[in-house]
Amino acid sequence: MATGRPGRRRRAPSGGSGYPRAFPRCRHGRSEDGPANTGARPRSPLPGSCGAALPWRHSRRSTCRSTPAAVLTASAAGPADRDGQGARDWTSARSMGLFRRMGDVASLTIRRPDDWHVHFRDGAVLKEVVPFTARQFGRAIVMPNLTPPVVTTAMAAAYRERIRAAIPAGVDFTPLMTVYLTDGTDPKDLIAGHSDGVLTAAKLYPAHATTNSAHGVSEIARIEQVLAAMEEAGMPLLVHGELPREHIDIFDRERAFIDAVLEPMLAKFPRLKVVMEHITTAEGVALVRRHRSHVGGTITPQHLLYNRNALFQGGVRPHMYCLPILKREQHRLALRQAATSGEANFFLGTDTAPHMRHLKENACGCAGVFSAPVALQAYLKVFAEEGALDKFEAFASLNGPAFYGLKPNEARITITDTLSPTCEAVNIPGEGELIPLFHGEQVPWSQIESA
Ligand SMILES: NC(=O)N[C@@H](CC(=O)O)C(=O)O
Ligand SMILES: [Zn+2]
Repeated sequence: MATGRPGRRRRAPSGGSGYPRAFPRCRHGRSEDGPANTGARPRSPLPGSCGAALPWRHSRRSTCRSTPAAVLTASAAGPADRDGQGARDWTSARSMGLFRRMGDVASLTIRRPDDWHVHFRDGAVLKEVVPFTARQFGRAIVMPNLTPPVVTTAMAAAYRERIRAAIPAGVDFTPLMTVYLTDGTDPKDLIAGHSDGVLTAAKLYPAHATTNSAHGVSEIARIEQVLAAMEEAGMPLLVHGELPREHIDIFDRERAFIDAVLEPMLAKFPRLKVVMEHITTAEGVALVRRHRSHVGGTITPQHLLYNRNALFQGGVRPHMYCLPILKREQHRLALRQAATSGEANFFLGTDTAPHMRHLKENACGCAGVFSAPVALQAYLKVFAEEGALDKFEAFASLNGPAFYGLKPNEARITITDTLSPTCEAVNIPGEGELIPLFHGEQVPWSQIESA
């Protein structure tokens, strides 16, 4: 990683169809200007950087006693209040044979779902966050934006071992590995890793688009050989779809990427399997539909639940900040329609992205929402509100495997219509705490053990 003086503005070469010039950034590892964000508390603060003392104190002591099991399996309260809307929801699920009523409590049983987009990080954070995902999902696509990034098959294989070591005993969970494409990616290593079963896919981060993307691809032209080899091998390309140029409004970067990069790339590689990760706009939905024979889209819970107002509700809300950023209401509605449509090309990908609290509640806070402890519950809230619980299994458990050419999981999970205990911070020993989605709230829905 190149070094630079903190606080100095850098400009990467701009131009043509290449990605963008860099712009001033936090020194959390998102640029070449400082220490990488490993999720760990910086040992020695940099002047003016995220390591500096925060201007406020945390009033809450770390209260996290929660284990994944406690968050997911207990039912602290009786049945959630159901109005007429809820009754319609259950009618549609009942007609699919997914619905049961056990006394007063309604439940939904579906094939065990998969999460097609997670960030596990490494070290102490990895150890604490993997169990949350492993208890809810059968498999997960693991993103490679570590520091240093996972750029070879050997690095992905070693990372997979570290993840496997963090899976709780008796839990059946398979991490599916990816590599991080750079301008220097070796197509031979990539294709060999795919055919050996180590790599499921490769991730394209436009340089400087998001967390730890400084080593990402500077111009599509530089990876054309790689894309041709992937197309030939049927290896999926996973794309962070934003064009991070200084002159492009942050809310327009997805659309700009589609027009300037993705459509031309799909035209040049018409058989390349592509997942546009975490789509956030109506244009993202339309792109997936236009190329439905070979393009999929993951959708996060936060982009289904919130519009961009959530970033500023009564003040700046750093835990709502992620990339791509939350968008306008019209886009949220388009995403909800797509996710609940049952269409095969839309599937679950949480983009759970843990960053330590002190790096989120910071003068230059990191991007990412940590949703793993409440992932299924968050999606179910949306599907229930939309009256589409009958479509949840397709979105969560069937469409993803079909896109990746895998079988759906055989195991089933049951989720009950009861409130979980209050969602608490997650303590990372020696590092600090993580603030999950729904923090401090009682969460709708509870998972009971897999069947
Ligand atoms: N989604 C985020 O806001 N952040 C992700 C990276 C990413 O997926 O963009 C992270 O790794 O923190
Ligand atoms: Zn991500």
